[in-house]
Amino acid sequence: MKTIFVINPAAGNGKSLAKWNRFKKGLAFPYEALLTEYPGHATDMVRNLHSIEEPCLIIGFGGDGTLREIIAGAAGAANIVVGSVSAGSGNDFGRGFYSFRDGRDIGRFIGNPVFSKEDLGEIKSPAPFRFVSSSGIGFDAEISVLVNRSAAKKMLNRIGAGKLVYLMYVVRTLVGFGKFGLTVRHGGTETVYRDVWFATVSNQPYFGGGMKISPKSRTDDGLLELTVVHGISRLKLLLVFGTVFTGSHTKFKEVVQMSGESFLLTADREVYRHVDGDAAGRTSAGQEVEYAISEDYWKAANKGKKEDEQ
Ligand SMILES: Nc1ncnc2c1ncn2[C@@H]1O[C@H](COP(=O)(O)OP(=O)(O)OP(=O)(O)O)[C@@H](O)[C@H]1O
Repeated sequence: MKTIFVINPAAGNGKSLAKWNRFKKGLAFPYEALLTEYPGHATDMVRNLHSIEEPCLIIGFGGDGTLREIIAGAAGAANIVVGSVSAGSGNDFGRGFYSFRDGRDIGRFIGNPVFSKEDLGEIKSPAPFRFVSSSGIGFDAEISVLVNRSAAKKMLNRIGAGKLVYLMYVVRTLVGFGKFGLTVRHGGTETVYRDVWFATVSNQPYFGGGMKISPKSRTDDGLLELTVVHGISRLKLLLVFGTVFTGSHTKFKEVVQMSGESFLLTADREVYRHVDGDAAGRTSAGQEVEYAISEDYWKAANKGKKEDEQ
């Protein structure tokens, strides 16, 4: 099986290249290693391999963004299986899907390649964004955009205090965030929610670096789950965030969840959007945006082990 590592040197706050240099010493099989040079490069690389005729294992060495880009390029390809080695900051991909531990683990997979077909989420209209774990609008998306833009991030990353930037922006956004109205259309129903903090469409349980936002999400059931958090004070929102790590936030009446093949979301003011925690533009006031399962599935390495771990 042809084996290609796609390494994002910017992942894990710039620490992934050093991790790769250690990791590769444990690889006792032939492989190619490709380094990404710009955002979106992983998708371009994998698209070029889309019609490869021999079985090919592509291992993303990075975080959620790297894996999303690889899978966006691999979706629908007959001979590509995607695996991962967690080398990002949040690594929710590795919580919802199998993640290789070391070279021996990958070697075992190559000897006995067991894979599964997995769903891929899509923002169908207006922009063709794809997501593997989750996509959302509102509070959390605004934090991701501000953190990634921040000049302080680069500086604090250099001294290993990257998490501090995130915390800074959580507090700043919590104070200044303007809640919005959201209309949700799905399965023939239309519901309007007032004072919405955020709405997240999930394909797997985890988001935001280990928060179990959507405990019932399964990655291969052809369904997405929508979570809307609304009508809640700032203080209670913090309480909800405290419980989301165990998934018990779903008991709050202000947390609404539903399943479906697609959701049409319309916010009454402009809101930031994210895909797998990376900025994905903005939705303008009154614009209806469709979130759905893509017609293309992708193949993941080692399904069974992921289910054992959940
Ligand atoms: N050479 C590069 N220089 C700068 N950015 C890059 C490069 N290659 C890829 N990227 C971008 O880096 C972004 C961040 O990567 P990724 O999400 O994998 O790491 P992370 O943010 O540390 O992890 P996580 O999302 O799990 O918290 C990706 O969205 C990708 O577009």
